[in-house]
Amino acid sequence: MIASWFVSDIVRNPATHRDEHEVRHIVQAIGSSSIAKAQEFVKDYIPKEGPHKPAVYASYEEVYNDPNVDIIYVATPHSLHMKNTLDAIKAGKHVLCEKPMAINAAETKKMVDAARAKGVFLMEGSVWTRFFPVAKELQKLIHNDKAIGTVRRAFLDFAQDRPFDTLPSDSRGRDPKLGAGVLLDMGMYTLTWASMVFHSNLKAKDAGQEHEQPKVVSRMSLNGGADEMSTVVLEYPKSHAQAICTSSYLSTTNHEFGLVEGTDGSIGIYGETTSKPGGLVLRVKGKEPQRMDFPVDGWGLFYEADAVAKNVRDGKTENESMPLDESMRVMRIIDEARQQNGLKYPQE
Ligand SMILES: NC(=O)C1=CN([C@@H]2O[C@H](COP(=O)(O)OP(=O)(O)OC[C@H]3O[C@@H](n4cnc5c(N)ncnc54)[C@H](OP(=O)(O)O)[C@@H]3O)[C@@H](O)[C@H]2O)C=CC1
Ligand SMILES: O=C1OC[C@@H](O)[C@H](O)[C@H]1O
Repeated sequence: MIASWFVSDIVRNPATHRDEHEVRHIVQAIGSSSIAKAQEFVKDYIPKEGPHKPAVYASYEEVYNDPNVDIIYVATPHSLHMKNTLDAIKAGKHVLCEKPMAINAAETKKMVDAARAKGVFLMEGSVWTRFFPVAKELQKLIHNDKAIGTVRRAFLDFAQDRPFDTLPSDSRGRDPKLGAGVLLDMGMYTLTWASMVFHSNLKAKDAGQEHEQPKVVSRMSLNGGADEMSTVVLEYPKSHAQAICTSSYLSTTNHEFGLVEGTDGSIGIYGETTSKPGGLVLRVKGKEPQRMDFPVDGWGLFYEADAVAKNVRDGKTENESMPLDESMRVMRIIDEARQQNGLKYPQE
């Protein structure tokens, strides 16, 4: 599914679509388990009148070995991310790997180590949300403008009503062998928002060091070897602050999926989904609420794609807003939450 969103976004002309003149994206090749599937994908998502027709392959390896390809976009189920990414890195390709980077911190570390050893770019694509202008505005309001004073609490939720028993048992949404589980799949966005709220201006070198690391308390409802509902409380004792991060397949998130409370006011975060934010409501004590809309034409995956293209063009191997240490940090929180609830994947 996500590969279709991503490709539909990046085949738009950046210059005419969003006034982005520094980069352009060419889909050079599509790899799939079958040629027919890959051809169908090209028919559905690559513009017929466009200048480029991608090569189609019935294996991922052929994409890794295609000399026209600079960067691989990994969009497979969670438990396959490590293998796909390591194979691509071995072939010398840069990688944008869909969220979550892997099923645990140990796998993530292998991927990070491999990319660093090979000197190629790697980023976890979960965090397309970080690249939306609204996410940048939120961080500016909180960290630069101190618009709501000192932040004390953040409530962040991502819920979509699709219980496990409504899904095929071998789907990535339900099968623990494929890395199913709502915290890994959707709760990780709530942890991403918490990071944007509590960890200002992430940089490759200081992520995980400069900022206070939270204590983690978690409760999950498990069903068939994966979590269907999950709550993670992040406590920052020195800052006297907490983030309450909830995710569920048994409910639907409010349009306003996030609330950040500070000593001088609060900020509501709203949008189509927690991964695709649309705006903010700034409520400063004693002032009229101020609503800020950030409409998006398309899915919004082009924001991260543009940032990654600039990084690759500039010879960078990590993105400053989403460094690899941050992927490791979030994955350790998820590991800790799973451990507190006795949730292990079959591969572990
Ligand atoms: N950023 C975002 O908003 C979103 C991100 N995602 C992430 O994207 C990734 C893919 O999710 P999604 O697109 O929903 O997944 P799907 O299940 O729709 O598709 C995954 C594709 O992976 C390939 N694949 C390879 N091995 C397997 C296997 N054993 N079982 C099933 N599929 C396999 C298949 O393609 P083929 O047969 O062609 O090789 C399949 O079509 C996940 O990491 C997910 O978390 C998902 C949704 C939204
Ligand atoms: O990243 C995601 O966001 C939207 C959800 O529907 C999906 O399961 C998840 O992978």
